[in-house]
Amino acid sequence: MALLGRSLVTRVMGNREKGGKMKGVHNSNNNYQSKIAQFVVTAEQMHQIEERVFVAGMPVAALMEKVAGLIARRIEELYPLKGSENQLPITNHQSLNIGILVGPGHNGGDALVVARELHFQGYKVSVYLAFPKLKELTSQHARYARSLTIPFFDQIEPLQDCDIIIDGLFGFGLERPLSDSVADAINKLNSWSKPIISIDIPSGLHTDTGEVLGTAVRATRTLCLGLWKQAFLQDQALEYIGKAELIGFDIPLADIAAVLGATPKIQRVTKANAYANLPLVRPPVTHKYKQGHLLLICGSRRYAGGAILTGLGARGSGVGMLSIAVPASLKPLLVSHLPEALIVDCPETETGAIASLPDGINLDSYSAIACGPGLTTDATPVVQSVLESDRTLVLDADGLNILAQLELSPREAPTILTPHAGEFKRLFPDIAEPTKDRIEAVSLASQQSNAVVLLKGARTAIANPSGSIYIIPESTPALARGGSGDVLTGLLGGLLAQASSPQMPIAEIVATGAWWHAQAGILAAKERTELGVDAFTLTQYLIPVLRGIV
Ligand SMILES: NC(=O)C1=CN([C@@H]2O[C@H](COP(=O)(O)OP(=O)(O)OC[C@H]3O[C@@H](n4cnc5c(N)ncnc54)[C@H](O)[C@@H]3O)[C@@H](O)[C@H]2O)[C@@H](O)CC1
Ligand SMILES: [K+]
Repeated sequence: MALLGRSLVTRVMGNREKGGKMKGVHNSNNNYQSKIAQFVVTAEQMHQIEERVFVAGMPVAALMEKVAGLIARRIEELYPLKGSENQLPITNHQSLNIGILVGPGHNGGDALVVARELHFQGYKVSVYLAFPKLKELTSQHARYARSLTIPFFDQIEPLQDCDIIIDGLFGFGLERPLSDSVADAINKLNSWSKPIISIDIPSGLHTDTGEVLGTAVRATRTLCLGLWKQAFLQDQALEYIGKAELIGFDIPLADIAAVLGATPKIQRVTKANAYANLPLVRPPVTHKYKQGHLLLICGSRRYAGGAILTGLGARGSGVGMLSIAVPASLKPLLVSHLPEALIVDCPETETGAIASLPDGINLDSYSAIACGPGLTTDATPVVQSVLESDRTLVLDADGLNILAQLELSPREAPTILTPHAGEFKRLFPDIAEPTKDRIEAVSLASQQSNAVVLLKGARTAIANPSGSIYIIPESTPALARGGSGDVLTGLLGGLLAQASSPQMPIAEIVATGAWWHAQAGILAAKERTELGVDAFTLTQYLIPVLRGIV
């Protein structure tokens, strides 16, 4: 399956020379920020990028000073001292007690620079030094901080009265599970329920998988340094990370490209990426069939609502023509909810499922097919017939449950599978637990099935068989609600039907649909709380999301 066209990143990074040389790109601007927002690195890749910067001449100590300075400014912004704009020293001003956790490596070094800077700004700073042996630069900062009379402790308890904790125990250099004494300190810290800001990554998390290595700091906020680490896109890490933000420090794009490649394997889907793939501008002269004809196959007597929600998701996509195949008895209901759609009434099984598609239906006349929501597993022959078609096909819900019982024979046209974790396990029983390293799991599944696989979750991940992975970096738990997946299926089907040529990058379109769906949830939750985002309401927020980006 040829799924990928020109990559998003190649498109936005077009001003880089081949071979990784910069063409006078000035980093410190919004353009740079929006470019680096797409990248995702493993610990190993971050090491390699950092190494290139050092080899090029940037002194290690200077980079630490720059980065930690940015962290300190951000902390001052988040927790300002009363009257701090007036002066130093501090004596007459109300102060904040800041507890700083310092580990052995450069994450600890960052924390010590932050300690020094906050001390000079008038904060009352105390340090918990978790290890006697420190890396050279970290050790120098510790010596200077002590000379400033900042108190140091080798136990965490004295920090219990602090107002805020800064976690600089470990960054991306954590390589093995924590020792008992550090784990005990972290467990104590977590039990205090104080605001905690983690530097780079909450200490104890694996930088790539987001796995907890024994125990981990539960941060209120994490300031990720330079480039997003993979853990920030792994569901299992999210409850430890708290609010996440990126503190960029001007890593040259050429060094990023030299390590990640011109087309990075993993990309965060940003507003700019999504915008590039939305069919927002139509040709001035067109007609409804030129704007895509989507066939939805969904619903049963038992799950009639699923068909309506899938239809409303497709309506939100703006697709030119929408046909919905349902059991014949559901036709009046569907017509009343989606008067613009052509309802294809199908023969029914005794249980009220679709028994087969109507005789004479020509699947070739559709631009794309989306099949599954509310079908029940009695609709097996229908799923078989769409699998045999040569149309772009989205399979979801019971479409996937039926597929799990069938052999997925190779298809010429693109196939898109959209499982949640439970469906994923049924479809790919020999791939490790999809709740662990979801990025690895979705990538393996895509290669195994030769399909685009979208693994739903707090950070939905989409993989295509050529190895590219797209991750939706923001979402809302408001979407954990019956029917919201049906809306996604309709939306994806509608976007794929509008893809004007078979060369369009299918996985990117799927990623765009998933981003749009998540943004609709976020907007709806903002206006209506997380309780107010039922699936029908969600469909009403699809178009308002576009208002914010056009
Ligand atoms: N990437 C960059 O370009 C920059 C990185 N900086 C900081 O440097 C950090 C990475 O620094 P390091 O590579 O020194 O790594 P860390 O500070 O994460 O820690 C590594 C140190 O901890 C030890 N260690 C690892 N696992 C351990 C365990 N379970 N128990 C006890 N000790 C363990 C290692 O032997 C090593 O000495 C980043 O997270 C960031 O905070 C910034 O200072 C500046 C820029
Ligand atoms: K940390």
